[in-house]
Parts: sequence; structure tokens; C-alpha cells
Amino acid sequence: MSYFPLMIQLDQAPVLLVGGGRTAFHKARILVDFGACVRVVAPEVLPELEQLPVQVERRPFSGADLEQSDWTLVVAATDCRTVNGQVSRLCRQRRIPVNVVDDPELCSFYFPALLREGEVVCAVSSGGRSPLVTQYVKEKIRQVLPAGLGWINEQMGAFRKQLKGEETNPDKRKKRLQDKLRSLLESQEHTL
Ligand SMILES: C[C@@]1(CC(=O)O)C2=NC(=C\c3[nH]c(c(CCC(=O)O)c3CC(=O)O)Cc3[nH]c(c(CC(=O)O)c3CCC(=O)O)/C=C3\N/C(=C\2)[C@@H](CCC(=O)O)[C@]3(C)CC(=O)O)/[C@H]1CCC(=O)O
Ligand SMILES: NC(=O)c1ccc[n+]([C@@H]2O[C@H](COP(=O)([O-])OP(=O)(O)OC[C@H]3O[C@@H](n4cnc5c(N)ncnc54)[C@H](O)[C@@H]3O)[C@@H](O)[C@H]2O)c1
Repeated sequence: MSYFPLMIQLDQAPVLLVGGGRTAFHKARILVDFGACVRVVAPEVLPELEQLPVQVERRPFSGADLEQSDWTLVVAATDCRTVNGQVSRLCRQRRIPVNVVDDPELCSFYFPALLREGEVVCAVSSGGRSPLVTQYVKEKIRQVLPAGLGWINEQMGAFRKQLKGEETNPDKRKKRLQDKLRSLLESQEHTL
């Protein structure tokens, strides 16, 4: 079954990251970028990972790490399939969403390919089949996005909030929103 693209608020969310190497660093940067409170548990931790705003515990993973069952997400990113598998199994028992970087079958969530323009976020997944496919689709989408989409989105958000208090007729409101978006897009084209 395909994975549902859930847009979840991760600001201040507790996330356990098991592993401190190259892939863990890659995942940590994404999680930190979305405001997560990441705890890294690994015997070795890359210096660049340690320099991120994360909490580091220099030791091997222990089942006790999952006793604190309020993890929003858990990522298993060690180079040991046995440990990654153990993390996945314990998380599933506790119904904690888990990502396993070396086995798509053990993931209850994937990291998508991401495009961000301000608060506009586009996420692509290949269903775990091929990250290169997600990268390809992401780049194709990037090519067709208008310049200044983040700014346009903010302008639309402010206008929509103002309109809610002014226009009670939903059809008229939608028409004015469509006109506003069209004018913002045209104004951006003129600035190119
Ligand atoms: C999209 C992206 C998000 C991110 O992580 O940021 C992401 N991987 C990215 C890149 C990438 N990963 C790998 C390569 C090398 C080429 C290749 O293997 O194809 C490249 C390309 C590169 O390096 O440029 C290696 C790799 N990846 C996985 C395995 C294990 C396996 O499949 O067996 C192996 C083999 C490990 C080994 O060989 O040892 C598994 C997963 N990788 C996923 C996500 C999840 C599926 C998402 C989906 O549904 O597609 C999933 C299932 C789990 C997860 O990690 O969430 C990010 C692109 C971001 C961007 O560029 O925008
Ligand atoms: N999902 C992806 O996008 C992706 C991309 C590349 C590689 N990978 C996979 O990621 C895995 C890790 O690759 P890497 O390059 O990050 O490895 P790495 O050697 O750079 O790092 C491995 C990390 O695992 C830690 N570790 C080992 N045993 C541990 C334990 N018992 N408890 C906690 N931490 C432990 C080590 O201390 C180290 O920090 C590989 O299996 C690789 O196949 C996935």
C-alpha cells in the first residue's frame, strides 16, 4: 500500500535518532530544520552532527531508550542491520513511527524528497522503490514553480485572513482570492 503524505508539525517534537554517521547527519539536519528536538544515541558521532542543535548520548542503543514512549518519531540510522531491525521492532510494538535507513520494509514512515518555498512544502516519495526517482520528480517540480512562491503564499495568507472578515459569500470570496493569486503571479513574472 502507498504511504500517505502526512504533513506533521515537528516543532519541539522529541525525536530519537539512533546512529551518528553520515546518514544520521543527513536526517538530523532535516529534522532540526523543521524544529524537532533530536536526541542522538551512538557510540561514534560525526563532528558535523555534534555541531547541530541536538542532544548527544555517546553509547550504543538500548531498549530502555524506547521506555520513554513519548517519542514523536524514531530514526534507525546505524550501519548495523540487526540494531536497526531491533529499533524498528520495538517501535512497532509501541506504535511509535519509525524510519529505518537501510530497509524500506521496516519503515512506518519515509523521508520524502523535499522542496520548500517559505511555508510551501512539496514532498515526493517513490514508495521506497528508488530515491533517485524522488529526486528526479522533485527537480521536475522545481522547474515549473513560479519565482517568489513563498512570498506569494504569505501575501495570499494575509489577504485571505482579511477577506474572511469582509466577504461572507463563499463564491465571491473564492473569486476574489483567485483574482488576487493571478495578479500576484503576474506581478512576479514582471519582476523576472
Ligand atoms: C528521498 C530521500 C529523502 C532524504 O533522506 O532526505 C531518501 N533518500 C535520498 C537519497 C538517496 N538515498 C540513497 C541514495 C543512493 C542511490 C540509491 O540507492 O538509489 C540516494 C541518492 C543520493 O545519494 O543522492 C540510498 C538509500 N536510500 C535508502 C536505502 C535503503 C534501501 O533502499 O535498501 C538506500 C541504499 C543504502 C545503501 O546502498 O547502503 C532508503 C530510503 N531512502 C529514502 C529517502 C526513503 C525512501 C523515499 C522514497 O519513497 O523514495 C528510504 C526508504 C528510507 C529513508 O531514508 O527515509 C533522499 C533524496 C533527497 C533529495 O535529494 O531530495
Ligand atoms: N536512507 C538513506 O537515504 C541512506 C543513504 C545512504 C546510506 N544509507 C544506509 O545507512 C546506513 C548507515 O550508513 P552511514 O554511512 O551513515 O554509516 P556510518 O558508518 O557513517 O555511521 C554508522 C553509525 O552507526 C552507529 N552505530 C553502530 N552501532 C550502533 C549501535 N548499536 N547503537 C547506536 N549507534 C550505532 C555508529 O556509531 C555510527 O555513528 C547504511 O546501512 C547505509 O546502507 C541509507
